Amino acid sequence: MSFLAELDEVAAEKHSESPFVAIGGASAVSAVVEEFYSRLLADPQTAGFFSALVEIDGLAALKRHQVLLLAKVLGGPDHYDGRDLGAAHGGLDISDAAYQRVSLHLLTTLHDFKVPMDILQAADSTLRAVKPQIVTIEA
Ligand code: HEM
Repeated sequence: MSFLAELDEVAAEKHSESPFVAIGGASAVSAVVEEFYSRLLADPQTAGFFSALVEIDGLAALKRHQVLLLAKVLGGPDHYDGRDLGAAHGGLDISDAAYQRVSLHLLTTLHDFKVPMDILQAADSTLRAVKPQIVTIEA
């Protein structure tokens, strides 16, 4: 079974009232993640951070981790098996400006997929809460 089908199966059983299910489950989250990274790659302020991974696997592993993290944050199944966010971003020299840009792309993508305002607000709070783990340089 694909990891997406597995998320939906577990969500139907144990997380049926979650925002994850409300916005359309794994296929919706996966579509959001695809669009999110295509926006990050199209934006000169963020594209460079991802070029090495594009070469390695076309961002496949990163996208999988991002789907799993979003599923968890949206109250769906917790199958996230990536690194913690501090470890994943510590060596990347991410500034506040780059962080703002990535957050903006995620929130506007969610908005464009018609995710309701209360869920957008919760996503915004989560992004603010993880900021100290991600931003490591001043400028
Ligand atoms: C705003 C909140 C952010 C969240 C929730 C987030 C989430 C994630 C997740 C879940 C991973 C996968 C970790 C793993 O595979 O072990 C990851 C990796 C990565 N993130 Fe972020 N991220 C955020 C911000 C940023 C920003 C601002 C940048 C760059 C400007 C960035 C660039 C990257 C890169 C390049 C990787 C791959 C690192 C590697 O595999 O070596 N992220 N992020």
